[in-house]
Amino acid sequence: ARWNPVYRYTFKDRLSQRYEKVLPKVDVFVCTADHTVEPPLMVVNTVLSVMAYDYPTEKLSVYLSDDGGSELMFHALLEASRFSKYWLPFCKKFKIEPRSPEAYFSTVLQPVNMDDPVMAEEWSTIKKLYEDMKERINNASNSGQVPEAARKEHKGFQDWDLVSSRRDHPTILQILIDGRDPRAVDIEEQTLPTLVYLAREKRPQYHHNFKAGALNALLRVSSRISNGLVVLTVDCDMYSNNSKSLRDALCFLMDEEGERIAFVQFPQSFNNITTNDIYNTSLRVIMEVELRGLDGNGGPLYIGTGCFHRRDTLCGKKYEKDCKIEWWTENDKRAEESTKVLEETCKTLASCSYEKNTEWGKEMGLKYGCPVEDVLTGLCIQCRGWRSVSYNPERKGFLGVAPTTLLQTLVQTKRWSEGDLQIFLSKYCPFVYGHGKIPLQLQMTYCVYLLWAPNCLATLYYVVVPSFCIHKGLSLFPKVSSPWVLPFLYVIIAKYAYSLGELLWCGGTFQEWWNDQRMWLYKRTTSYLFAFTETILKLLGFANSGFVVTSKVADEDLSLRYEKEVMEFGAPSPMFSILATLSIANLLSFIGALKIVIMDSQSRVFDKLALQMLLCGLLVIINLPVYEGLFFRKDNGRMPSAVTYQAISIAILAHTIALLY
Ligand SMILES: O=c1ccn([C@@H]2O[C@H](COP(=O)(O)OP(=O)(O)O[C@H]3O[C@H](CO)[C@@H](O)[C@H](O)[C@H]3O)[C@@H](O)[C@H]2O)c(=O)[nH]1
Ligand SMILES: [Mn+2]
Repeated sequence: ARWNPVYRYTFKDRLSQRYEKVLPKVDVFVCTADHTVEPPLMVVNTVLSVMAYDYPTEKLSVYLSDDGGSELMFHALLEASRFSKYWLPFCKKFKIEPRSPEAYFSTVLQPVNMDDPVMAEEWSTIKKLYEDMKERINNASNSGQVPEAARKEHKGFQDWDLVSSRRDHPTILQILIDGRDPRAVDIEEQTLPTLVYLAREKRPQYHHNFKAGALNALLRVSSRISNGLVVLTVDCDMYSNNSKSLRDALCFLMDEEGERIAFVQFPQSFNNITTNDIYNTSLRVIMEVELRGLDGNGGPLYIGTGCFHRRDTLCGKKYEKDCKIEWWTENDKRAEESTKVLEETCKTLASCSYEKNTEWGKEMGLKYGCPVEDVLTGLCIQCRGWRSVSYNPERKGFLGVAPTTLLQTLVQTKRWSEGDLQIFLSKYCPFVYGHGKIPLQLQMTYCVYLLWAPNCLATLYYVVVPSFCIHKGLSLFPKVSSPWVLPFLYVIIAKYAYSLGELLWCGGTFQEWWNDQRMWLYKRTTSYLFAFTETILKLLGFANSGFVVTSKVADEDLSLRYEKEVMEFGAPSPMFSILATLSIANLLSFIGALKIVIMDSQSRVFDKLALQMLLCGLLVIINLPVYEGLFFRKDNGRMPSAVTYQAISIAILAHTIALLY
């Protein structure tokens, strides 16, 4: 992943010179799943940010897929559609960035150009409009109910009379803004982008296939409504931070050399990372270093969000040489029906039974049955002959919300590593499925991620066995006085010096690197372990993998600790039991080892056990936040006492057994 990094630049003025008149239609898909962990206000901010792309509005359509099927989300989107009439002209007139109103008003606290009275006045008006909308959306969310008055204003709310639960309802499809409608204009009489709300049909007897199912429904529905040649997929928490990203992506796709490019992936960046990134949620090295390396090896992975696809490649098209795409062909094709009729005809496309006996989820659209549907889909696209590019501009294309607690981070990593290992063990294993289709070096880089989970075995060995052996005076590494210690020291020093250098070079801090090492350990001993065992169980037919949606909200108490970079334990979890037990066991070993060394006057034991003690000592130092959480903290984020007692008993028991045998 580091062999051949690629740096890319775009020339958007040339794109404009050459193609402005024939720019393709673009469809943006925003996915949301649960209004309790993904607040409607956040979701509509994402929607507004992509509606405000610097792009001909008649060619832009935005779709919101709501897997929660929530009236509150629909209400928020309706509010946003009204607000967009003011917001879009404002963005374009004053060329503001970012174009998510929440992000904009929280960074820009007063009109940028105070001398310009027009700007100052408009700024205040828009801010007021936004604040009012925010209040209405949040009031509805907090009370869990859309106000009666608002319900009466739009016939769309009637659809919820048929909703019995979020897992059992017919398709709800509302075209809130129909770009074809001459009345769909903003306050400056400019066309608005099309805006669609979709909650696909859900029935208990049909598997909904999580996000992949949602995206496939969107692909079909949008093909009837706008059929954009380019499709952008974004998570509901990732607002567009750069109104030019769409043009950036087109620079690659429409380039003369770009006919083989299936998708342009922007790295995931986050706007809620603390100074020293305590849970390593920024994934800085992966995003800044490894994606470029993958690009050099044949193309980055598809990572689900911030990715521009060509629609046909997403739908299963194979690459053929010299098959140039005519970008403008689809532009004049438009559905003829009225909005009402269009809504009705599209509903069947999002029904549960539509996919029965079709290739959807297999050869068409996003693949089903894998918790990392994105990676698997990207791999298959590449295996059909396509390549991809990664683009990482100075001004980030998208900013999202990273998990803010240890448990969320570990659970997210578990989902990823589980999905990755499933791919490796399936027929899609890059070495088998990709053989002869993608370059060998790309097959190998895929496996860097796909083999995350089995890494738990080696790591667990290193945190358990050497420290238990100290007690018995069993030495597992060469003596310090022997030359054989040199290769070990070399590997240790070179590896850590390199990773430190790399992180500093990417703009990280020393403390961040140290936190990374801790998370490296915790992910391996918990997330990877659970992912590994569950994948094996699944292979044997005992378990099923799901998709636990990451929460994007946190209470005040918790956010405060996050900002102060205090590690969050709080809730009991088997993952914490493992972390606590391992850290106490290592502490006991370390104390035991000190005792042995001090008692041994000729220091022969030290010579023998030095490397083991170094390892054990480092484990103790890196676990300091766990000891604090176990023994010293009083706040709500400390380790639950049940976990503490359990961990102490198991660690002592294990030590006693180790001593006896
Ligand atoms: O049944 C579901 C479950 C999730 N989602 C959406 O999927 C997105 C990602 O979910 P999130 O809980 O935020 O997971 P993350 O781990 O943050 O997501 C990363 O990992 C996923 C694969 O595991 C990718 O799909 C995402 O794009 C990538 O950002 C969100 O917009 C959800 O609303 C759905 O639409 N339907
Ligand atoms: Mn997310």
